[in-house]
Amino acid sequence: MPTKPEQISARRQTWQAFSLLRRAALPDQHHLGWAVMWLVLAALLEVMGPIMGKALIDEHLLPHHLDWPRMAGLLAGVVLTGWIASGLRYLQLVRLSGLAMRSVMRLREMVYTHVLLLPMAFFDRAITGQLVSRVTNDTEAVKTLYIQVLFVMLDSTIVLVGTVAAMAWLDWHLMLIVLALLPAVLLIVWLYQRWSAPAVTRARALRSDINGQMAESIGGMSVLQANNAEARFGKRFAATNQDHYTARLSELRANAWLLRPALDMFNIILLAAVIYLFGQREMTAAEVGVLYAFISYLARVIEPLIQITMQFSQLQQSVVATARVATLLDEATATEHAAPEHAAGLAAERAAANDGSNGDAPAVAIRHLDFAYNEGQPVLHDLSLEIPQGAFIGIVGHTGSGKSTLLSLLLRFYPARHGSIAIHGVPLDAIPNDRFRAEVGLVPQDPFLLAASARENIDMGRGLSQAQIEAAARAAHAHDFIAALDQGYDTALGEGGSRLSVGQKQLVAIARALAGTPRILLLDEATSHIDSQTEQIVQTALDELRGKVTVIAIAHRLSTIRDADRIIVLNHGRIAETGAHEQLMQIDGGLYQRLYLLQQLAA
Ligand SMILES: Nc1ncnc2c1ncn2[C@@H]1O[C@H](COP(=O)(O)OP(=O)(O)OP(=O)(O)O)[C@@H](O)[C@H]1O
Repeated sequence: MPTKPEQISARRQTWQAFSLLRRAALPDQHHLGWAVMWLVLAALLEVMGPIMGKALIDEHLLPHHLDWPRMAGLLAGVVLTGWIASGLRYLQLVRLSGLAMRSVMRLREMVYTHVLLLPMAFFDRAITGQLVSRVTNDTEAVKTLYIQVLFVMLDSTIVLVGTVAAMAWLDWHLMLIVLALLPAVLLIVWLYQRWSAPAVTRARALRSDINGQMAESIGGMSVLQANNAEARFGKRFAATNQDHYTARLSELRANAWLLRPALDMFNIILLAAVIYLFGQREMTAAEVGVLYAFISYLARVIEPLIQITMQFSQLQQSVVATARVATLLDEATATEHAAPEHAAGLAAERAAANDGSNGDAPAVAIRHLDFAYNEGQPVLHDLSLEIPQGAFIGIVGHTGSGKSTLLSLLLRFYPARHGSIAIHGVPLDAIPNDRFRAEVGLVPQDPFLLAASARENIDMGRGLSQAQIEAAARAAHAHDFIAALDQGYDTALGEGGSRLSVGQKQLVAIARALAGTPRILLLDEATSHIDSQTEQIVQTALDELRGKVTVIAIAHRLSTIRDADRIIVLNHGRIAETGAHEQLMQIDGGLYQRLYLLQQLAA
């Protein structure tokens, strides 16, 4: 029989979920063993209770056979088995909850560190809220899988099998009749799940949407408010929220209108059937105890059966959520794209590293580089460029000409489609990550400051000394204003660096990049949002780096790169002009000349 694709994907998801579950719980294996043992013992003790009760009624109370020590023993047995079983269940729950919580913790850590390593192309597709949901909600599904699903299923199965065995031992005819009626429970629960499943899936998807909208709105609050979009966003959120409420309500309705009443009714029918069957027989005194035991067992048969069937939908949801986490963990990280096929490059890089220098190799060598984010929409065309070590290079061009894209490729955020990029003579994707990030520093357009101290913002967890941090701040001309803050380098800068001006934030970002002592410094429109005075400071800082660090700066404001050794003018993803400011200004009607004159006019 051919297998449907959805069956394959469901099977794959189950496999993915359980292997992740195993991975997350591996260090706690022994706890799992203990939890299973306590569970089995507790379930068996619970089954034994009614048997002792039956013996007490049939052998002592009804025949007035008052053997006090034995009666006390049986009574104590009934009470003690219950108590011990509760104690064991407590122990089992403690072990299991600990294991489940540690698994969630491990998994969250795994997911977060993995997300940090993902390539930028992944984040072009990712929706922040959904990603956050993977780390927070979906990892919780692992806990549900352990505590709610697998152990409830195991527990219920043991209780069910034990109870049916005890019933068979007491009266196998009656046990068969009870067993024959039980499929009705499965039918009721199955119907319930069919009815509620779409609502459950919808509620989950909508919760993810709620997270997504919230994260998006907070991230873009200034744009949202500036566009007077509060009411529109509020309405959109309210609609999603309402849909979520409706979906949850239909789920609860299915439970309240179908499941519980139908099961309660069935319980009564089963009870009536057992009592009726007993009534049909010639009741001997000895059978009253059996009736007592059977009635006690009935609830213990139905409840586990409901639990097992109910867990299937929970199992499905948890498997889907856990599989989503597994899929995220399967996303290839940026580093995994690197090394293997460039072993030769690595060897060259190591050899170069051994003698401490890369000789005269250019800082950056780009050859016949083509790039497109999406198939059929090329952004960079056949770009070739060589940048000597220690040079100061400016990149200019109209909006959308590919400047930031070129920088992203230099930063290894995206792999080149065709052509090659080499840094200090080594192909880009052959350089180990740590080394690459130490060699290439970035000052982005948006400085992205952490809600931490000035020191932490410059250090970024590298563990630099105060002297190194201060030297970087001085080189970026940020030392004076940081030292003037109430707690100097230890002053908390507020969320997104809200305590600093835009220009100051940019200088901290430059200090942060310089603190890594990069050999190549990339600046992505680092001066576009700052005033002319701060721009002067940045220019001075860049001038001081001349000859020591290779600087590649994208600039809309041409005054920033006027003094560059070479300016590269991009036009629709191609190099249109290249040369120093004076040379480019000589090209009559040239792109650079026009851009420059336009800016002069505007100023
Ligand atoms: N992540 C992305 N996914 C798809 N297309 C993109 C992405 N980033 C940029 N592009 C497209 O690539 C082209 C070049 O964009 P890029 O940001 O490199 O231009 P730019 O010269 O830096 O522009 P600007 O000066 O406005 O920053 C544009 O057409 C843009 O729409």
